[in-house]
Amino acid sequence: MPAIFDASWQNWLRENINRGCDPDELYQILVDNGFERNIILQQFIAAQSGQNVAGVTVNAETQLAEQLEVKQTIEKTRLHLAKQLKNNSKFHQIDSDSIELYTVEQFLTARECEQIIDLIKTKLRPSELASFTSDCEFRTSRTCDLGAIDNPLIQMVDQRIYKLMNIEAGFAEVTQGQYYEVGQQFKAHTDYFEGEELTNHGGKMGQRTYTVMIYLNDVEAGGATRFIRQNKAFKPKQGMAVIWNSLTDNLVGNGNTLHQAEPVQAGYKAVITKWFRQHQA
Ligand SMILES: O=C(O)CCC(=O)C(=O)O
Ligand SMILES: [Fe+2]
Repeated sequence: MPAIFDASWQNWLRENINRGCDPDELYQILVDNGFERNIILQQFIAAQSGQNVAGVTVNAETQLAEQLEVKQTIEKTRLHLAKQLKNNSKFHQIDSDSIELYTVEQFLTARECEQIIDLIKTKLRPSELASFTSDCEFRTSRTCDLGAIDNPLIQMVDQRIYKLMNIEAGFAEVTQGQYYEVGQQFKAHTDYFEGEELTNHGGKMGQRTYTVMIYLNDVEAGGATRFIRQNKAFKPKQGMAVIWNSLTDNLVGNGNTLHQAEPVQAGYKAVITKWFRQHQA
């Protein structure tokens, strides 16, 4: 039988929040005491707004419902990736407590990669940043809005990515290609929107959740993707996908996803990037 969140539990939660206890620890204690996840979240909102649950405002309820939905969508993807990890030897998860990060070998064939590179090269523009920086060396690659080109191969790759992630197309941004020449790079950054960026770029779809990046070629030298806090660098390998979740379980940006595209030293580098968001378009 589900535990009852009575007045004494409500007081306990409110007092501990006011004392500045770690919300994750409080959450875990409540889980251990048999409370259901949605009840706990509801009570957190009530406690934080200084009300008992009967007084939860409509706004808080809407927020709660949205958060639950986002958490469920992320959980759905995580479970789907876990299943593939178990059943498919091309899947690997990086052993880390600080980041949810996977690789998938041969996600695209060599032929598919070559065709996509040809397509990328037809329509390049300077790559953009979510907010201004005075460092003009910060992101020096060029970008192709692949998803905006009406092309059956890109549509097929999109479908394969949605299936890989078990996420509906509505949650995805338009697929991009990034093209780096010798010396070009993308310095240390996170993919989630920070502060003002969320207001400026979030729109209806909100914050970014998962990134799927696919290497389209083996780079002659340089061009690794380095996850700085884990000191883990991926050398580009044709057809390999790298997947990570930019958010923590509490749906805030995970600073431990800080990463950079190191400068290409010889040859060129082409990748696909696909970003998913919290809400559907
Ligand atoms: O090109 C890479 O290795 C990383 C690209 C990246 O981080 C991005 O486009 O956000
Ligand atoms: Fe990135």
